[in-house]
Amino acid sequence: MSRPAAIRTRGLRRTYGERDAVAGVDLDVAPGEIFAFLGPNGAGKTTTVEILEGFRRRTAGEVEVLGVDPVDFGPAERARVGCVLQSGELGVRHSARELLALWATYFPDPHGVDEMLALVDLADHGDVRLERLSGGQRRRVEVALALIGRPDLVFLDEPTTGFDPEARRHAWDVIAGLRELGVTIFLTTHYLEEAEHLADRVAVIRDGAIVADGTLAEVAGGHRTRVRFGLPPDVGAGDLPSLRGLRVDGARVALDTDEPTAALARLCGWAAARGTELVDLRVDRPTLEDVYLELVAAPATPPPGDGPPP
Ligand SMILES: Nc1ncnc2c1ncn2[C@@H]1O[C@H](COP(=O)(O)OP(=O)(O)OP(=O)(O)O)[C@@H](O)[C@H]1O
Repeated sequence: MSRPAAIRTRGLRRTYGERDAVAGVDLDVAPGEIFAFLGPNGAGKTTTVEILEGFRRRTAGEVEVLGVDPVDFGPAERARVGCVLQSGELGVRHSARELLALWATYFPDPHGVDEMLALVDLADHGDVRLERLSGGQRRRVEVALALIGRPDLVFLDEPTTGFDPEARRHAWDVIAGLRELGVTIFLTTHYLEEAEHLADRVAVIRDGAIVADGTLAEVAGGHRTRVRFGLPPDVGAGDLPSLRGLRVDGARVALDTDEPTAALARLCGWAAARGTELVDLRVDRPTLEDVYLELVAAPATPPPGDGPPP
């Protein structure tokens, strides 16, 4: 029998006044996967995450987290779900060791405090008051707090904001290590490189609606290859060979194709026959960032009734 989804939502909606902050979201997160939830500021990520964590009520839709509606979460479910909140308010006069020791008492089978301090690379700072730690170090304490209860599912909301590049790499290793332990991770991040490095699957939310969802390869254009070159000076757009998907934007030509060998053979054959150069020819895959920027920059479909008055 297949394991039930770690997270499943259908038609999830949250309205503030007249406005849908989350407008009918379907999500499926499988146990043990790292799922990255991406979207621009104000897209509806925090609202969705807080509903999944049981901290915010939904207006409509179905939600199951570890098989339970978060509205009905009790201590047993809470112990299975770890959260790193975006603006964690920790007791700054306490040390990481004190906070972790206190937090551990809430869980039936917590990790050891020293183990957690080592995991987030704070073994040497465990007894320092939080007010004397840097922003990135405090964030690491928050990550350790989310993990100490040995959760099955962890929500990491922008876990590496404020980290220097080395600390971020270390955090990625920690997060990837959690996957090895079978922990499901729901990651919210503005760093697309972070999602690309860590995630098994991603979803992009924009204006409360999911605009892309799938594995990294699926969202980043499947197996499409992007061919780009500069239009040679003596060539007009109409002179180019007719290839499906060929786009000319000013002096740049681009083509996304599933058959790069055939497309390149046509283009190179055409250029060689004319004795011209495909200037600055590049052949690569669109990165997650390329695709994300296209998804969030595309003109929005205005909601019904939002147009100008007749
Ligand atoms: N308590 C609230 N009352 C009214 N509107 C709200 C409330 N919380 C959020 N919103 C609105 O809902 C929309 C989605 O907000 P949300 O915080 O979920 O976005 P986000 O994707 O997490 O953004 P960010 O990346 O900036 O954290 C925004 O337009 C926001 O202004």
